[in-house]
Amino acid sequence: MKQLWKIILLQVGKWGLLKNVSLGLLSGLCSFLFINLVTRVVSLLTANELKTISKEYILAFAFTILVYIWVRRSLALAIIHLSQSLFWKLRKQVLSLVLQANYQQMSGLKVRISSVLVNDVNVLTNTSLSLIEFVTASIVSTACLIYLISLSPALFLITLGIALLGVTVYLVGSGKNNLYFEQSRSLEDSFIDELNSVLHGFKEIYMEPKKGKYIFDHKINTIARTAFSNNTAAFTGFLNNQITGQVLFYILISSVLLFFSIQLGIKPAATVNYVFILLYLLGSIETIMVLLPNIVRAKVSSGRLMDLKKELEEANFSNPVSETYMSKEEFCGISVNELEFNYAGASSPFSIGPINFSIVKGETVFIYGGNGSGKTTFIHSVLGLCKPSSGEIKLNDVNIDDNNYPFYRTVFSVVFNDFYLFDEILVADHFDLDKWNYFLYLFEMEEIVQIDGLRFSTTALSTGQRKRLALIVALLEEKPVLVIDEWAADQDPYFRKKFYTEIIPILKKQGVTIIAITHDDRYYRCADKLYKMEYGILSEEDVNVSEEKFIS
Ligand SMILES: Nc1ncnc2c1ncn2[C@@H]1O[C@H](COP(=O)(O)OP(=O)(O)OP(=O)(O)O)[C@@H](O)[C@H]1O
Repeated sequence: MKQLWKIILLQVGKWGLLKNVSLGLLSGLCSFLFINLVTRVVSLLTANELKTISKEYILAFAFTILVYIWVRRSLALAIIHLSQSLFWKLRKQVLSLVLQANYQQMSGLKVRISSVLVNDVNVLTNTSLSLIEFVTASIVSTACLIYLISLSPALFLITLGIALLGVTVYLVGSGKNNLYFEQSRSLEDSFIDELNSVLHGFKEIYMEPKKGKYIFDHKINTIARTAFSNNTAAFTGFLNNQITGQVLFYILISSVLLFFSIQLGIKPAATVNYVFILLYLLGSIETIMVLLPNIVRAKVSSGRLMDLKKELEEANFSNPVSETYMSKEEFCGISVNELEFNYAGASSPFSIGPINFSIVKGETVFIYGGNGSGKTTFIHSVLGLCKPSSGEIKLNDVNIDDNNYPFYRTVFSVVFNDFYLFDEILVADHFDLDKWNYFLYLFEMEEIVQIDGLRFSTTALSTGQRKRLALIVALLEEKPVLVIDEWAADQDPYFRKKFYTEIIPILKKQGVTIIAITHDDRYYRCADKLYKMEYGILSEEDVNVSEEKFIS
């Protein structure tokens, strides 16, 4: 509950919260004033003391109703604003943390991030709509209880005893109910995981529907069954509490009317007033009981949101947008000394190194090696995506550490093996229409894709075409070093030859330094330097020796 309030307080601020709670209080006060007026008039009527139309009471009723309308409307508007701003503020906060997060830790958080953004933020927003109502009902209940003392301290003690009994029943069941909600909330992550499998593996499922049936029958059904029974058990627990509360109340009212008022010799008018207030109190308590399950769910969601935020903040590399960029002319080279990296936490952790490697301005370096030998891991370490466990990286002889990593990363433009093609150019700083047209021509894409502003006419392309477009985008960034991971693997033999024998020399002439992971042994000679990766160890080879090996 504390976390839930903390989240709301962080979003609306102290004054915003005070304003909303004050409006809630005022609304509760209006309702209380109304019932107070009603009981007074009822007392006067039962005592036969109200014989003429009373202007005072008409004015009092009219005033209370008008104030109530104004307060309720202001409160409703404030709550709408609060929930909408909470919804977007929470989403934006999580996303901005995601954009700053450490790549390695981020990879393991994707499912949780989606489920927090889609599920927990919604639960929190919906609850924020009812939270003020909850506070108002609690205040009204407290005011009613205080009023009850003034009517009859003896009856109040009896009421308090029954209320304590209700609270005990609630507390006994609530631990179990919370646990059920927590368990079904964790299942939501598993559901998103399976949903991703279905959406990303849809082609495979389409070809063999048994795969889809397996996921549906064995995974989704199990999740649905367990979540259903958990949620049903939690809601039933709350319903039982609600019914127990109501029954206790009805028993209290009946016993006040039929037993205690007689036994304690309380006047009929006081008894009627007391029962009136009790009925009114019942309304507020029912509101509280109905809202409680939502509040408990919001408590679970706020816990998950805070945990995720904490993890993202801890994982935070502080990856600000770099103020300065290195030009191709300023770039001299990168050297890697005794670099080591291992995937900590993996069941059989793979490691690379110690590795020594260097590249100077204008050079083209190829790295080859068997599947799983560690080429991509090494490139990720050089790019600063994976932080090396030891060793050093130098850019233009300057050591790279946590402070200059953001700047260092901007030296590279990359087409990853599992690249993502955005449907527009997101960084317009270097966009040059003439260059775009030139690269389009060089990569033979001018008939296939056009640009409208900064948006591509299409990204519904073949894999080879998508890779060409991704490489054009990388080249337009005008960064000193181009890194490509098995880029040519999806190109046809004609274009592969063109890439290695024509395009790479053109790029070299333009001053681009290139690091490429490649299995195209036929073209190793096109590199200035060739490295082989084997079991995480990188060794330099002679480009021509390789060619001889290939020919023989
Ligand atoms: N995120 C990760 N966590 C743990 N281990 C990983 C992770 N990514 C890769 N590995 C392990 O690191 C090893 C090297 O993988 P890497 O992708 O670097 O190989 P590669 O040489 O690029 O292979 P390929 O030619 O098949 O692309 C593999 O055995 C893999 O299991």
